Amino acid sequence: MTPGKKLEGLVAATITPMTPDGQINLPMIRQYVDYLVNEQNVKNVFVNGTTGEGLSLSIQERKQLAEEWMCQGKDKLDHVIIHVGALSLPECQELARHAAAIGAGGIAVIAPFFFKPTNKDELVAFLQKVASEAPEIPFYYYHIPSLTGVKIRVEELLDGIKAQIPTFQGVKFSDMDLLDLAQCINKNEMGQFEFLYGVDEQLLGALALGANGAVGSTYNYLGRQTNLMLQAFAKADLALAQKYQFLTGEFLNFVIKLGFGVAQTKAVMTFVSGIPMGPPRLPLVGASSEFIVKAKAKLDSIVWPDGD
Ligand SMILES: CC(=O)N[C@H](C=O)[C@@H](O)[C@H](O)[C@H](O)CO
Ligand SMILES: CC(=O)C(=O)O
Repeated sequence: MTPGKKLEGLVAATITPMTPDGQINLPMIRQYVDYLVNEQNVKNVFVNGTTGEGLSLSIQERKQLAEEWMCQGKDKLDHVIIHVGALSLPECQELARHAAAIGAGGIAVIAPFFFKPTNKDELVAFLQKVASEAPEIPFYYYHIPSLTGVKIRVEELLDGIKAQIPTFQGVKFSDMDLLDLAQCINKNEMGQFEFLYGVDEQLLGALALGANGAVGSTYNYLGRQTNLMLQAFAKADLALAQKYQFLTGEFLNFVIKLGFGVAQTKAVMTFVSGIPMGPPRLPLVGASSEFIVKAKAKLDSIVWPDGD
């Protein structure tokens, strides 16, 4: 881990490897870390989020996974962010204390999504109670209204948030509303907050608005190409950056039409990396073999600008 190093660039939203009978498969994480670092050039991870089926895991499993990522990522990864959101506040707090105790680089929390906060003040009050359990580490709000149903705009949320949550560091912004993102960045004149975009197929749009980086599922297996997009963008080679976004988008557009979610992400990562990610946990069900054949053929057919 690199304390104090700014979180930027790509962050892989980690998959939770499972055994064929549905237990978490901790021994896979060692090779998973090496794969991300060596093959995808991705050195930041976001653990136990959407892609990691964090909300389908027990508290005990979440702690074991967090510990394993911390242990295997030591001296290899730059940042390990642990998602500690849950429906029950005491569970969030327990996970926040645990993340802090094992030395996580930060914590993130989604809005509770059964009983929902109905306004900004209710949401901030909840987040504050979690953040204050880990007062020494950065706190990120994980905005994913399509899954939580909590549509409070981030621009509104950020107004005055530092006073209530001193550790507030930024937002994982997984929404298509680029007006909201732009207004957040526009108000962030001092650059005190980080904005990590979470809709991989339109990352270039968010970069154009000033997003600092991205957290997503596809950086597990398209991290190398997306890094090349980031590099092209940084060099103001917009045509090359667009080419990468169009090609990652071509794959995603294809699989989204077939039906694409965490189960399919596990299957794609398995055939790209060779690391067996196993089945998802119910209510998710595994990808069909038809999906796997088609997705693999599509990915293999793409010719990347660097000739690979
Ligand atoms: C809803 C969801 O899982 N979003 C992920 C992260 O926020 C993304 O990484 C998507 O998986 C990706 O953009 C493909 O649609
Ligand atoms: C995609 C993402 O960031 C997550 O899986 O939580």
